[in-house]
Amino acid sequence: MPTGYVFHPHYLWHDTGTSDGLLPPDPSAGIPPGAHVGNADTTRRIHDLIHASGLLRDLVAIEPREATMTELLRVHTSDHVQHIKDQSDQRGGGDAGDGYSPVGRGSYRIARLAAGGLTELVTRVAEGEVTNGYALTRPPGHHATADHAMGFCLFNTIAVAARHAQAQLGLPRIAIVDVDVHHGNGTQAIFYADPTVLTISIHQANCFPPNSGHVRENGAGPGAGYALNVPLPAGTGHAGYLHAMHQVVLPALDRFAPDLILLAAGFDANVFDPLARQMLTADTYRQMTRLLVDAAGRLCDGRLVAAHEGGYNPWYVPHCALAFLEELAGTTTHLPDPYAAVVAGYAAEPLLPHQRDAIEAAAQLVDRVK
Ligand SMILES: O=C(CCC1CCCC1)NO
Ligand SMILES: [Zn+2]
Repeated sequence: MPTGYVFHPHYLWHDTGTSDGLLPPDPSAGIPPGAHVGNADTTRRIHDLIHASGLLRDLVAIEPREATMTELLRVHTSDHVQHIKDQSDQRGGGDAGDGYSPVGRGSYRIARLAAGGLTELVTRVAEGEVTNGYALTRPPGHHATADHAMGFCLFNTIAVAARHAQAQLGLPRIAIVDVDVHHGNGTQAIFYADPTVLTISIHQANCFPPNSGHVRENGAGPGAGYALNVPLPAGTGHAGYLHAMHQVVLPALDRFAPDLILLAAGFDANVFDPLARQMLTADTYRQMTRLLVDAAGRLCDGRLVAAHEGGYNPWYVPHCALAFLEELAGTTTHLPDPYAAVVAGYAAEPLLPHQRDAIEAAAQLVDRVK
């Protein structure tokens, strides 16, 4: 089955400046100039590994375009769009608003290219040119709400694509599965009162944003029941995530019967990631993807489209992304995870009672999905 792939060098040109990890330089606070944890290096290495492994030859390259203002305004307020443009127009760039999210000079157009790239990929899937796909886009999007940027996210890429699918592609029911280790708060908020978009977020409990992503956040008004959250304890690994897939994600998808499944593909639940404390391996991402590919085949003619979100370990995330993409494309590069022996112990951890309890609490709400 043909798999579409969106990448563009401009995604690497979103300049996150000289923040040292997360914070801008401040000598008086002991913070030297450095590299932002969300700099372009990991994204570049993912693309390089997709190319060097030979997998690129098995993919259908799809050229991104900038999201139109109409497409952006289905999701964001005009004030928010203008704010990002204003920050981006400044000679030295600026910040999106939360102090952690640099906006480089020209990042406005790059963030539109990210949203437009995923939207174009979804269009090609809807038209049947490709069955599924992956947009290796940057900056990420899942924290951005209608009127606020945060957590490195400027525009909500996946929300723009979801609304386009509904408005222009004849795909009325959209499921968004977010496996980024941080809560997909922006995506959830945008669709919180909307029963036509099911949002499901599996994340490390209380990691980011603070006090966000609780099981009780289950949608509102007509959307009640159509937001699911699986906050997992720090240290959850392979067994916990696969249990959450089987107990929450797959039953909810079966009940919702989407016309399209969108995946917020963050890889920062990997065992070596600096911004969280989960313990996933490349094989976990492979197995989660297998389950989602099967669900898409069962429910919506294979229509499964992934947007890159977080993932900050430059030497392990590429192997996690490669494992995911091999499974999405239904092929293999014969390149095993070179760290498999190192992480074997992590992946061997059984499902622990406190993890099972957290997943069961979320599973109680699946029956509210119609
Ligand atoms: O990967 C991310 C970014 C999380 C960071 C944003 C500020 C502190 C943690 N979100 O999915
Ligand atoms: Zn993240």
